[in-house]
Amino acid sequence: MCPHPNGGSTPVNKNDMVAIENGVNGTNAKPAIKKRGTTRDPNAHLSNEPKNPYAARASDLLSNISNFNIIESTLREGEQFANAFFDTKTKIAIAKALDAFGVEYIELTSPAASEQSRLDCEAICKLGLRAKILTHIRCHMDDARIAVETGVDGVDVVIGTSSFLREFSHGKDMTYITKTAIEVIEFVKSKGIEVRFSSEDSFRSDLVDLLSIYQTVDNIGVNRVGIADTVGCANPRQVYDLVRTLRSVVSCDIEIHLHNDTGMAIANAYTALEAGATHIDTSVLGIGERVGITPLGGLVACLYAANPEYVKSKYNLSMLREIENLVAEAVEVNIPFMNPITGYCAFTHKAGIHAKAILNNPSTYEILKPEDFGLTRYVSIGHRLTGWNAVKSRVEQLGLTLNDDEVKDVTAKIKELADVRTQSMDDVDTLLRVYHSGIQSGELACGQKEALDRLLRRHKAEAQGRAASPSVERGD
Ligand SMILES: CC(=O)SCCNC(=O)CCNC(=O)[C@H](O)C(C)(C)COP(=O)(O)OP(=O)(O)OC[C@H]1O[C@@H](n2cnc3c(N)ncnc32)[C@H](O)[C@@H]1OP(=O)(O)O
Ligand SMILES: O=C(O)CCC(=O)C(=O)O
Ligand SMILES: [Zn+2]
Repeated sequence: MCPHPNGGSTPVNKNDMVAIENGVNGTNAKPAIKKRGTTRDPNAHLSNEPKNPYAARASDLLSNISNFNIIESTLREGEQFANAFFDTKTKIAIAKALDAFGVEYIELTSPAASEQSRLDCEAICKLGLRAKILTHIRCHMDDARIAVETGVDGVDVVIGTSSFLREFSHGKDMTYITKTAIEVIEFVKSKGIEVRFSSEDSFRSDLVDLLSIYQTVDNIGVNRVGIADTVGCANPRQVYDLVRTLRSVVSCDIEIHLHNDTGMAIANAYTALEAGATHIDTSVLGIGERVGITPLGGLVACLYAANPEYVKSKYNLSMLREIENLVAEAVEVNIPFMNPITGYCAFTHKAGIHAKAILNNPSTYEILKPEDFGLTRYVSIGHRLTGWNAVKSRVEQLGLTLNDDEVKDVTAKIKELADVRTQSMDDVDTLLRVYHSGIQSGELACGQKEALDRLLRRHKAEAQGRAASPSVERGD
């Protein structure tokens, strides 16, 4: 069990849950799971799981919430993260891990970027991964010629369409962009591989320009068109409107690439799927230019909440932590404490009210099941917000026998101590054991505060004496 910064935590495993569900507080209270039969859902008897009110609705015909592909761009967008340098070995490790996780596509840096980028692209193509390998290029024949020689399964072509980028980046007008896009797409298609055309900075581009170029490339058989929120300025409503409009204009797949500058990247990705997008770009931990893009883990959390069975069937969810650790180490960052799924406290419950309900039924305060991600749930106990139900569960885990009044009594002591400083798991366990043995020996009864303090002082002195005495017996 990992130590917890906020004091004692107790892992709750399946065995613990059985013990707790069979009789909360030793009072034969009914396990929460049995109460579900009292709901008015006529099908409730068919499933132990409560209905998910956030799942996609059958009436939502455009929605691809349960029918999407991930284009994992850690090895392209992620390489644009300020701290990223991936050597060949690291790129291969990341590509293999993402493949084992089950992403449908892996996008790699342009082979035009450098000689090593080209060699790495070729090396990853030769790994024989299940995921399709893409590379990402400018809308330019020079880049396209290099890309198609690498062995990739597809090429992602991009060019800025906003007035900012047309004026200050490449300096080309829409006529030139359209002509070059047609040339590049036809060339890539002629090589028998997938091709996607994307407009960079889509949300600050003219809608008529956008729809007209997407329609043109759709007509010549592009596999996907891409929308990019390059500066992270879009909100979910704008995303919904643009994707939905585009859905009615093109018949090919629709990819979306969302930067996180205003913290919208996951919500925008979800909304894009609701509006009919088919492919979402991600990177591990969201790394990329500036604050990066839609994070793989966060997106998976969000889509799992909508349809757990679908997400579980597609991806090897227990690999998520390993992949995030791999990438975090490679780019020398920590996993953020509030990261969905793998954040330090993602499955730790603290307040007494939460702890009681969680111990009865984890669904009370969890939308994600830690066990589906190979992770463990914790209940934090040694703090002033604790409650007797949480303490009782620890008493039972330790195999101690205390009645409810006694558990409440010792809980009051935990709170008193935790008002001064947070108590570690060891502190809590020691207190519970001293309390229990005092009760057993008759030296202590419920509510005898002074007797408990005396027993604790004696225990402390004995422990210090043991620590101070030499381990080898003296000869005298
Ligand atoms: C929003 C995004 O993240 S898009 C992807 C960004 N990815 C990359 O930039 C990949 C890494 N980049 C590189 O290694 C280099 O920038 C290269 C090899 C692509 C180009 O390098 P250089 O030739 O030295 O040009 P530089 O980087 O200074 O400028 C970019 C050039 O591409 C042009 N350009 C920019 N975007 C595009 C585009 N989408 N399509 C075609 N041309 C473009 C610019 O006008 C500029 O051309 P110029 O040489 O005539 O001035
Ligand atoms: O190719 C794309 O769709 C996106 C390119 C990119 O990284 C961006 O626009 O932020
Ligand atoms: Zn980007």
